[in-house]
Amino acid sequence: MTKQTWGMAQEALAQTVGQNNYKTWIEPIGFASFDDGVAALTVPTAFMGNYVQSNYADAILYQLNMNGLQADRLSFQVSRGAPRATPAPTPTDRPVAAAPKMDMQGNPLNSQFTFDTFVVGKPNELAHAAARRVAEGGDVTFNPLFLYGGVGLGKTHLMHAIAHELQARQPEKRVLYLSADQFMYRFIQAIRSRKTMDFKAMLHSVDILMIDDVQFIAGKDSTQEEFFHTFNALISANKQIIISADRAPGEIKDLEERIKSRLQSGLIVDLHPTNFELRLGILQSKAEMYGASYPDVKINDDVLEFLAHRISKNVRVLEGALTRLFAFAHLVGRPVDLELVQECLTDTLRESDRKVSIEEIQRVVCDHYNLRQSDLVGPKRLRAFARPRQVAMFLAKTMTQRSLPEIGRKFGGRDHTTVMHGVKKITELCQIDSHIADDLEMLRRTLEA
Ligand SMILES: Nc1ncnc2c1ncn2[C@@H]1O[C@H](COP(=O)(O)OP(=O)(O)OP(=O)(O)O)[C@@H](O)[C@H]1O
Repeated sequence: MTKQTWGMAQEALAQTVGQNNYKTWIEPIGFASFDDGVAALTVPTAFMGNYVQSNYADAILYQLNMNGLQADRLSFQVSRGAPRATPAPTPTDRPVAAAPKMDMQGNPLNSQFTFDTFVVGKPNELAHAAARRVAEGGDVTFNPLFLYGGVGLGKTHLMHAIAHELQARQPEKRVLYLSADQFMYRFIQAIRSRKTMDFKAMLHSVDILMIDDVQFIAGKDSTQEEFFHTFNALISANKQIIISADRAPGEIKDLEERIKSRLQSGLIVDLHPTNFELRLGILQSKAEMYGASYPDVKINDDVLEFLAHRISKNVRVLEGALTRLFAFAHLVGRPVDLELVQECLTDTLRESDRKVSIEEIQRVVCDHYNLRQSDLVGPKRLRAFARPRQVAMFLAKTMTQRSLPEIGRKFGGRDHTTVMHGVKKITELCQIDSHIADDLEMLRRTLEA
């Protein structure tokens, strides 16, 4: 790899990971070397290497490959003479784990993603119990295990935890963990190098196959085809399959029907959005962990409670906030109190406080259905306008604190009973019409992004 390739990958990452994340996590990374499919990168601290490996490895690998470097794996080294104004590394800044655990193909498993570090609460107890059961490695009872839930709620963590546990209990079992992106990428590589038979043979030889974020293969025809055959072969051979996605199989758009129905044939469990207690438990556990890397940093319980109240999006955001606090407190030599939180997390807190307005909902709905704002709020009762209007009213009712009369006023002065009818209609349609349910899900995500 040349520095130039890394520079281009960084530029592309700047567009995808968000400005704050880029500045904190990607910008300080340097290039070291490239050898035998492994791209070696330098990081200022071991802690940062671990964090980037867990959270950005896929994105980095993807961009390296897009920029012509056929990297399969990343390795991180702590650059002792880091060009940043960081204090000298503390004795606990160890190099990133020298020999991370791997699956059978050498894909590193995140050593932090174990059952021990997974905090269980009401929202995830079912998923955790199912994952534990599969990790016992006994008879295959539910196949596939399908885990789904919103972004950053612990799907990958649970999958890696299963892999760790299985490797410890039954080291002879061949466990393969691939993100759907990696699955697709390897498949395409196999086609290019005329090694599809090897690829198939490798897939069919596994005892436990895990595919993360399967929604990414939707709409990619030949990858779906390959996935379908692998799936069938492994299920008939009674090999365990574990799949994750950001939504239930039936709700994944552009996923072939036959795959949807296969995915629905095992046990489906969802990870619900976190509640306050779970968030606090996670923060306490992570604070303890980070405390080992930064023994000089003290964090108070009221800070953890504050964060658990204020940041409810996903665990990754919560974790990012805590990481930033520890790193910042370590750099400036201050304790983590509420004052430091306000200083250091202004953007994250503002982001979590962001309220959606009715105008924004109308704009996003118009974009989605390709309508003009005047048609959405105007008097016409044509179906093509009325349904999106009801969708927008439904979102206004469920995503804002506005009353029915207020919403009615924003929709061309309609009566509150009209709004009520619209909300009821969409609630009913959601149960029977998957298009409406998909539309709502997508619109909600856009508005929350
Ligand atoms: N219950 C939990 N206990 C401890 N850590 C958690 C828990 N849930 C999530 N995390 C942490 O949150 C981060 C994000 O989790 P993970 O990557 O597993 O999410 P995901 O559901 O796979 O997200 P995505 O949809 O983006 O793939 C990880 O660092 C993980 O360790």
